Amino acid sequence: HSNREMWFQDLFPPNMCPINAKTFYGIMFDAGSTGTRIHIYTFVQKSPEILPELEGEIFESVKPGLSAYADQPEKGAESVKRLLDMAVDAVPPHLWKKTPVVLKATAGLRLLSEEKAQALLSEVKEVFEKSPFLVPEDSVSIMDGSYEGILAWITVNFLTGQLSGQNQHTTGTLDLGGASTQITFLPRFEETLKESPRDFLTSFEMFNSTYKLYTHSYLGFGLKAARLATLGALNTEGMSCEKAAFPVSTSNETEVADGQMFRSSCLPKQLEAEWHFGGVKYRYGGNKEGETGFKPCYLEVLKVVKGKLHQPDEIRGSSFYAFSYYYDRAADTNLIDYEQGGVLEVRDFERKAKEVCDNMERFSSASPFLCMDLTYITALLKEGFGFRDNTLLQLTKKVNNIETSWTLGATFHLLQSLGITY
Ligand SMILES: O=c1[nH]cnc2c1ncn2[C@@H]1O[C@H](COP(=O)(O)OP(=O)(O)O)[C@@H](O)[C@H]1O
Ligand SMILES: [Ca+2]
Repeated sequence: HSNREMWFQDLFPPNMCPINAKTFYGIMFDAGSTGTRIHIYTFVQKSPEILPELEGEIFESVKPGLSAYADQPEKGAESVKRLLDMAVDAVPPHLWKKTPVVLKATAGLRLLSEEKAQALLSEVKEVFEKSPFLVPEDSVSIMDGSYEGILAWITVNFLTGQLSGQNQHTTGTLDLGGASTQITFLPRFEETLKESPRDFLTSFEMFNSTYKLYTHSYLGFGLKAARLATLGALNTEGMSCEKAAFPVSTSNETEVADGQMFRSSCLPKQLEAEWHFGGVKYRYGGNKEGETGFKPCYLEVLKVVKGKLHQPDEIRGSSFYAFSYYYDRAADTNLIDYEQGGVLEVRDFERKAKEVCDNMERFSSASPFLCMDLTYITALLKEGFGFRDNTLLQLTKKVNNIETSWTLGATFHLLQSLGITY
């Protein structure tokens, strides 16, 4: 689906737009652990004195993510090329040379060996260099986890209008990816600044303001990584907030522990199946004879999160924007409308987890992991971050028809660094 609607058209009817309005573009790739996405942003500068406005976005995605091509980097780059061809069609030829293209990879590539990650990145770089677009220095890289949180926070608060004008009531953001998860907010209490680990606080400049944000990316705490941790399929020895010891594939596909079967009370009793993640094959199944259901599942999942995350007191009473897998799982279980999103309390995830886990047969046709995923989300929010049962979560996929993704914040940052705008 693509979208070029002008969401501000009520404010500026087309016939009122000055004739000399300038349009320009920015292309940002999100190389996530489960998929690669292209965001083509259109900006309009109505007059030289005022800041350009975001006009619209074209969005497309492919699965699997780049990290799945760890041993075939050319094939990985090929998947990027197919998405980039969309941009060739979308951007008018006379603007190609002025349109920057950048790819930032997240947790999937962070977990690969340096060598494999670099091979993928340099193949992608070659694709970019063969394209007609502007390829800035450092255009293909692995993004630092703290930027992922900051840039998503920038996106959401920009789209909701909180970064302009006087009364800025910014909202914190929660992103749950496949391999990592981020929490970001603007601390209001001195206490939070004092009590947080140093590297959880970052100053960031954007739109002529400096924001001192609390942000952290927990590698290994994404939804899919958490599945493996719950199954006991990760070598969790020495696992800390910073690093999860992942089995990284060496050959084309590695089978973990000689086809060992990993069992969990969070899965349907009779289930036995295989799962491929990060180039590794896992066998997993339900507790054939043992317990299943929410209670035993919650205890299993609790081991993965308890005591592993920093809990800032300040967030207990505030509300947050939540997207990615928080959104997907809430939509899968009709907690929210798939198109509209909605507002939930943390306890709604728990209620739904109980419903699904205690009636596993009824729900397993959707995904055998639905019970585990909802239980993990519940445990992550309550025991991980320390949210209250009644903490409000605003689940959003799009604001004003623009995807809530760190990619928009990254594009602002890019245009700013190139001196194009902001
Ligand atoms: O631009 C987007 N629009 C909608 N959903 C997105 C977008 N980017 C990422 N997602 C969501 O992110 C989740 C997957 O996380 P991802 O593959 O980015 O893992 P990672 O962040 O751990 O690398 C899914 O829920 C997917 O729907
Ligand atoms: Ca992501």
